[in-house]
Amino acid sequence: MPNAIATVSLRGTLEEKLKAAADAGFDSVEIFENDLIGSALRPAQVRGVMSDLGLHCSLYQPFRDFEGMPGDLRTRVMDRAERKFDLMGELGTDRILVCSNCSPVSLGERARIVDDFRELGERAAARGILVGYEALAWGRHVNDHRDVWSIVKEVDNPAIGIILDSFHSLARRVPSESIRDIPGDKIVYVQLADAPLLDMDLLYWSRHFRNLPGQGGLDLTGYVAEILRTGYEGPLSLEIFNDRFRSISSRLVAQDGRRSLESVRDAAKRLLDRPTDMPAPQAPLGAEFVEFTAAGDDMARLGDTFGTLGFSHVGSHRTKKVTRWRQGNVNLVINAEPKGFARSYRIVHGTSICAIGVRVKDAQAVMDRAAALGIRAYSPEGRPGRMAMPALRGVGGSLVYLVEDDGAEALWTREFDAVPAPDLTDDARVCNIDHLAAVVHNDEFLSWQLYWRALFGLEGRDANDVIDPSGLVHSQALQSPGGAFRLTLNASDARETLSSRFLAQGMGGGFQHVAFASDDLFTTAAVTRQRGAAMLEISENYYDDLAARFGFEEEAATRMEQAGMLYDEDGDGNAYRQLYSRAFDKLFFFEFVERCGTYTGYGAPNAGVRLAAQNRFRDVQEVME
Ligand SMILES: O=C(O)c1ccc(O)c(O)c1
Ligand SMILES: [Mg+2]
Repeated sequence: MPNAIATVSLRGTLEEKLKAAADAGFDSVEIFENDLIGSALRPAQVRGVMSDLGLHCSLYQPFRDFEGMPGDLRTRVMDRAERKFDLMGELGTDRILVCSNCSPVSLGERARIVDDFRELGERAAARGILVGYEALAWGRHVNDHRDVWSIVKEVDNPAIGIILDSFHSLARRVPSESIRDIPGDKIVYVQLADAPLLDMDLLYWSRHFRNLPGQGGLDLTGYVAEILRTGYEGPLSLEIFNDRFRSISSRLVAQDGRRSLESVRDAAKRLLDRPTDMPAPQAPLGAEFVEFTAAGDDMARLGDTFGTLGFSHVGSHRTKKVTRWRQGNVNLVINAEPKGFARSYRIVHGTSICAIGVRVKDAQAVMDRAAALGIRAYSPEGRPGRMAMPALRGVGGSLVYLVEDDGAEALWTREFDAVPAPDLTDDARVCNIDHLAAVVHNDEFLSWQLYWRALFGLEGRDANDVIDPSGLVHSQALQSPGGAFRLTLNASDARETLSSRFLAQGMGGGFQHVAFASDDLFTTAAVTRQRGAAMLEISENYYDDLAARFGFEEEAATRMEQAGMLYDEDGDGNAYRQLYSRAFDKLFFFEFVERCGTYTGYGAPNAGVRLAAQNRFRDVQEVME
């Protein structure tokens, strides 16, 4: 089943779009009429460019306002179709999409619609052309693929079939099982698009917010599974109208497009229990370590910071300038090597988080799936086979190491000399990594989501718009099905938000904070304070509001205020407590959280308060400098 993409999905001139599609390995393209009309290339030249790139045109679209036109307009519309058939001959394509009529003058009478398609079918057959009828979700008389299928069935002409577009079907909540009524050989073409679940006018939603399968909230897997079930063997084609995709790198969108198609096809086959070409996604079983790159003074300063947060230096790498810090089940690594990846990352991004290690059951299977999805493996140059752990390139350039669950401890003992841990009496009660938070460019926001969803099968959870004093920050949580691995992605277009400053200062997207899970956050607060940790102070007003919202006694509110703690509850009384450290060199910071009961969120109501506090501290620092 070949992969295709509509030119409308990509930025640039028609030549640039074709090049991006070819480079990403697509078999064919849908030529969107406006892209051709605006191009300086004649249709035959476009055909030549496609053929040089190893592409062909699998669909010409759209042909609008066809069926049910009254009076003379009907003659005009047939004439227009003949001209487009000529053009298709020059382009070298035999398929055209007719979308359901939106014209206010069109007639909805079914017999007329059937007649019109019969005549079009005869004209198309004479030219060796196949016509596919697509229901636009906002079509004037026809807006549901079930109606299109019933018309196509009645037309009963071999040159007339149906085109299915997941957006139109799923946005109107048409059950995907209805596709079972359609024989595969009557499906002329299939277009796929996902979209975030928004309560919005259908046309506006479709023209501005579509995204790639796996980036939105529609059930594309179920949709594609129903299509596979029909026996359809034609292209799966991406038709993505998206404001951002029109302005960002066509290379990125095309590459992600390929990844999304491979991933959704794989998921659909799994749903049908059919054999697939790649290993199943494996959700991380947890984060095994977070690796920081820091050299010189920063290495010592960062180690000191870890110490104040309750960590102990427990290991030193046998051959490298790398130290291991531990608390509970959390490992932090400082890499101060004068060469290699950590150094390169440090040169670009400064002292920062350069890699994470995730625990998986079968690392090789993850590597194989990554390869099938076009995700590059990391191999240090000139040192083949020396990798203690396989690693993958993340979206922002940092690495994701894969640690096999049962081999984690052996790996540490093999690579690190133990450093006798001091006899600690002041346990800060950190048990695990609760979540990692990345800041990413808004242009790469969907790309990061696709990476984690397609490769690791993470699920999208809370999406929030958070108010930073300097603008809006979009936040999306992703997690493994059981919640053992959690990630939040944050992006902002505003210039001065904390997220944007991180991007500017750190030269691009990456991990901005690590949240540690504590089983007793008041003790964590007391111990870190006693160890001299620089923690974030929260406004007094917050605690007045907290007491009012949750009916706290003054004593309880004061206790939280003294600890600098944030608090939230879900509707079922499950609670969440949070503490934040101040940022290390204004770049990255740490959070401690305690989840009580089955609280699954991230304290969204507190995010604005925290950002305001961080913004206040930023002003103080800048004045002092
Ligand atoms: O938004 C539109 O008009 C439009 C045109 C052609 C399509 O295939 C489609 O899905 C939408
Ligand atoms: Mg469409």
